[in-house]
Amino acid sequence: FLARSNVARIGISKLSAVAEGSTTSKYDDLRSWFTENDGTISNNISIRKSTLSGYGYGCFADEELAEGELLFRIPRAATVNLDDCLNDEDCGASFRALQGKAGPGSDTVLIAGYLAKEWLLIQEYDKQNDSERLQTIKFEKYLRTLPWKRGLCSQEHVIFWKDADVESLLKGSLAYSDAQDIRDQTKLATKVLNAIIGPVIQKVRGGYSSEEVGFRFPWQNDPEEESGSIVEGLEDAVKGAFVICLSRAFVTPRVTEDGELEDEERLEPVFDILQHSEDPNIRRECTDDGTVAITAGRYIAKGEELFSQYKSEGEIPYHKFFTRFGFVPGVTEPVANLVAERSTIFFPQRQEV
Ligand SMILES: C[S@@+](CC[C@H](N)C(=O)[O-])C[C@H]1O[C@@H](n2cnc3c(N)ncnc32)[C@H](O)[C@@H]1O
Repeated sequence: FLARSNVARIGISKLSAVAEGSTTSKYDDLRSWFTENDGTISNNISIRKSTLSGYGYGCFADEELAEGELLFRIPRAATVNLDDCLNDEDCGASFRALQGKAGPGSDTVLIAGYLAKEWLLIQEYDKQNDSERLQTIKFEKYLRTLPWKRGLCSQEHVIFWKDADVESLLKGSLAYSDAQDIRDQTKLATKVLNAIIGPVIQKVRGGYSSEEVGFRFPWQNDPEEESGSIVEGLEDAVKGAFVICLSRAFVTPRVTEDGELEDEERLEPVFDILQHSEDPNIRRECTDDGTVAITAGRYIAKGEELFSQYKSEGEIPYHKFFTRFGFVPGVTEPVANLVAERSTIFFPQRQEV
């Protein structure tokens, strides 16, 4: 049994504030980028701190919204999807080879790999003050709004936890094996992705000559790389990318060029700022070409926050909701406290003997 003071000591109960830079201009930049890429966001919507205090940003109605009014339209080209990974100039060929080898869950690994690589490049170009190359990163403005670290946009997630904290807090709970699976997959992906995106980052940092970074199959790595010399910053970038995929990705149906109906995992910028509620006030509709339209699901008063429903309680139990999204719906108390108090969300009820 863990006392509350124990939780405070290991620092999980409170999310440390992480410097976020100028948030307003970040979201202004995101909006401009989104509209330039044929996305629509109604002028009646603003982005600011969520009313769920301490839980990041959200979207709000600045005017009354009539039921059925269009709030967002997201064309497939403004989403981060598998095509962005597989056609990527730096790593597309290796991602394609990896896709053939990896089993279920490979889409998440590929999207996370693409995101992590682009984020590491952004950080490098920032350091080098290279605004020209920054412009080559298609999703730069979007990536700057995402929770790459624990506490950024108030983001919590078991992927960000230390091994010791998972052991001391979650062991014996319903969330333990799920948390372990997610963390193991992230660790494995870090190794595989290090071999693919590591050389690209090293090259930009000036560590490799261009001839050395040609196409390589993921299994053609130099053994030293495989044995664990992870490129600096890459482990954190992959962790952040997995948190982003788990907590914000959508599975959206579309009809492919071959006329097949497929569900694709993807990130839907701007719409993904909406917070979760079990009583959502928006409606989401998909068309065959992968465009998504979000409308007001009912009359929405001026000033109301917009909510979508990530998953219903019937689809996913709360402890799994936590390992996937990093929070338990409707619970304001820090999750570490719930776990320490052996809440029935995390622990099976004791059997009467
Ligand atoms: C899709 S993002 C929503 C936007 C995010 N708040 C931001 O600032 O970018 C999902 C994350 O928002 C937070 N979140 C969303 N709905 C929430 C809710 N009902 N209660 C607590 N946190 C919530 C969680 O951190 C979750 O992982």
